[in-house]
Amino acid sequence: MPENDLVVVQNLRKTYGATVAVDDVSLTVREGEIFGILGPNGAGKTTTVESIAGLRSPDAGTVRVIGLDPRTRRTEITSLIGVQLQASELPEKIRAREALELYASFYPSPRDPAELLEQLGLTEVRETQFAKLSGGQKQRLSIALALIGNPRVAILDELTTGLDPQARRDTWELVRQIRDAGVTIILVTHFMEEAEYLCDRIAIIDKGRVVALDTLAGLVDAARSEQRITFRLPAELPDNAILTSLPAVRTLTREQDRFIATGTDELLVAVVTELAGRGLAPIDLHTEHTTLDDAFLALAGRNFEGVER
Ligand SMILES: Nc1ncnc2c1ncn2[C@@H]1O[C@H](COP(=O)(O)OP(=O)(O)OP(=O)(O)O)[C@@H](O)[C@H]1O
Repeated sequence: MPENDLVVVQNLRKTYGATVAVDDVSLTVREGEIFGILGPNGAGKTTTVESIAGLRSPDAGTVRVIGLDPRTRRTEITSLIGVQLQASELPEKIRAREALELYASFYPSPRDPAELLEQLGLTEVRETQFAKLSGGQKQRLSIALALIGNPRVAILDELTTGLDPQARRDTWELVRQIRDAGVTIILVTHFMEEAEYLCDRIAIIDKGRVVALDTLAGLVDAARSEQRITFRLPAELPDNAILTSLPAVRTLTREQDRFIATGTDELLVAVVTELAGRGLAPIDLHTEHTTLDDAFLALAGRNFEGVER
């Protein structure tokens, strides 16, 4: 295992009854990076990070955090990983300072609550009850709670959902500061813009599988080389597999009598050659380079409903 691999997930699978939440996920998070897990609602993001944090037992596959199995090394893992999970609600009346002091008492070497309140801009509301904090303040408190145990890895899940644009940008700056202070971050999001802005590397998860994993630049390059052609045919295509089995073709869809194919930069030549060989020279053929957004989403194999820009 390379020295800077902090979290290693291999072939993770988790089902809930008949629901396959995580089908087959492998990824590695390196020390010091902001690692994004991006995908639509229900893709299996939360289940994946909960498995990393030892909160779920995988049905198959392995998770290692600094070489430790989160399921069997609970005590160490709790100190190593700070978790800010979705909807982490606190009792309404607990004050910001009290919540941090309470959580600090759970850890062997916690951070100083007063210092953390200061870092997260919460000093002024330290005596305010949880229910009376603004959305942004609640969010910052939940980040503080993820950091209070002085973890090496912080898992931030749907960090800025529900925040206004200014609070969202402030939170992004905060996440960068936390990383710069030496905490590795796993960021779960369904906001493409958030992943673009913050993450060193991004895993795109769809239907419980990693469909792409790279730096933003790498993902964009892969997406740019994606080609898209549309055409009609003089007669029926006997079987879609004639085209979908070509290595250059990634997807084939149909809108009325027009076919739309996407694939590699060899798509056009491959499709035209195959069809011409069958006496089906395409009519009204157009080639298009997908827009960056389309192409980025296309890496997931379909549109991300619920992924927002
Ligand atoms: N405790 C559970 N019991 C039953 N099904 C669950 C449970 N937790 C998650 N699921 C299901 O597993 C699938 C993946 O859920 P998960 O929360 O991991 O996805 P997600 O990508 O984080 O989505 P979201 O952004 O909506 O939270 C979903 O279909 C969800 O309904």
